Amino acid sequence: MASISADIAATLLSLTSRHSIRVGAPALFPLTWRPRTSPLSHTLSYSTSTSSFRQRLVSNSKRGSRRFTVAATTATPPQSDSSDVLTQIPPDNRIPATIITGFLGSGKTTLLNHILTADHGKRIAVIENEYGEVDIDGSLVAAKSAGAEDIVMLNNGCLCCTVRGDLVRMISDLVNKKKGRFDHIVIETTGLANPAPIIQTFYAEDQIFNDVKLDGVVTLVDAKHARLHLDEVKAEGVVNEAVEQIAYADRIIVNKTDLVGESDIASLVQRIRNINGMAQLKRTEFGKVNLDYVLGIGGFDLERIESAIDAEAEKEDHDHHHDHHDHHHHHHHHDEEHDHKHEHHDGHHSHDHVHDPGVSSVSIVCEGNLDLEKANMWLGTLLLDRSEDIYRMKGLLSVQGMDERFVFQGVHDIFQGSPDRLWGPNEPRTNKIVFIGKNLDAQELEKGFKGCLL
Ligand SMILES: Nc1nc2c(ncn2[C@@H]2O[C@H](COP(=O)(O)OP(=O)(O)OP(=O)(O)O)[C@@H](O)[C@H]2O)c(=O)[nH]1
Repeated sequence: MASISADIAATLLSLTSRHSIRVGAPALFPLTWRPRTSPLSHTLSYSTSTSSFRQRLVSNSKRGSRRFTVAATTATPPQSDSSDVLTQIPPDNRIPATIITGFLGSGKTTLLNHILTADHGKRIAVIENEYGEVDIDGSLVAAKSAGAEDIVMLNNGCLCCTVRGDLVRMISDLVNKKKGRFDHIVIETTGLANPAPIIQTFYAEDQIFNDVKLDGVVTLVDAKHARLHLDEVKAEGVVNEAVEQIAYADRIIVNKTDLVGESDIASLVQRIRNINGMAQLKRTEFGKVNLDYVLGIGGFDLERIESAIDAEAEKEDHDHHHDHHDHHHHHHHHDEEHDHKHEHHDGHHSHDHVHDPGVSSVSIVCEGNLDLEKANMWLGTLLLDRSEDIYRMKGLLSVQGMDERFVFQGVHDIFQGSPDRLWGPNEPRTNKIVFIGKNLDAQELEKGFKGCLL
């Protein structure tokens, strides 16, 4: 079950009062989101401090997260002293955590060692999940002596399933006993982990959510063997972990490029791009990347959404010469940052209108103002029906009557949204949304979105 609509609805609905938009009948939306007691919460205008909404906590046993029900009863104008917070998102001082994932042997520990031995001045606590292994990885011991503040092993199961509770306890322990002694947490998953439940842990667990924020998901891809795993046909209902790991990534590292030729790498990159067109991608040998590529990503930060989406749009502009005045969408087929070759040599943009049963990305970019109620309804219904399939989404919206841009990001039914800065006087009011998920129908998504424009 999804509940994005509630959040966006609640947030947008409460804003409407500031902007004198007439709101129709009171709406009732289910809401899964995590209001924090820390500063960020007041950017979300549905939070308990506003009188416009009544909140009720109900359990959501399916996901083990908490579900809030928000009833938008009236559109009472917010207190005047809160009006300025709507134009900026306050700093988030929680400890950042990075998830390193990637299929078996793709180079996760190698990257971790690179991170731990590099000169970045950060004190890093490491949580290492080795499925079924008792001995600490020799290279990790080397890493420890090289400067990790703390290394904790999770050996009795896979992080994404059986030991999720252990992860929560470990992070809580780190925070409670060693706060102030480390600046960043790095979690290395097993090669068979599905990142989704690990990501959700950061939102679903109070103990973690208030002190630790998810900084990003870094996915290692083995340039030599990945194709095999990505193309593996699984039985109905069985997850292809290699695909999932790419789909959830904020940063992708195509590693072991020394083992294959250029054309193999190019076709692999193409395949990866089809799955996740939003993440940045780099090619490496032995995980050698600049540390700022993997730490301090802000992959789940509302204030970074613009750069994530703009980087995306720039790539599109560069690669395909899109006219942003046109509505458009597509499944992604572009190349990584420094490789601007692409397959549309004929100058036509080849939209992929075929319903893709696999995991893919769809982006929608178009100018214009959204009708608030229609947008609520569309996003709400979409997420209600499809949250299982929509792995990640990021967006920047232009809402009729709202002076600020509305930014949001979501992972399945976890959603965060907030107004951010004001639209510039001459700035085109361009909406941008990127979806990554399963069974995405680009045409249908675009049609639904266009239907919300005034
Ligand atoms: N040739 C080559 N070998 C690499 C590269 N990166 C890592 N390796 C080697 O590949 C092997 C697996 O690397 P790991 O870093 O242990 O991979 P992992 O993802 O942690 O592996 P699991 O924990 O089993 O999932 C090691 O022997 C590494 O030395 C690379 O870029 N090129």
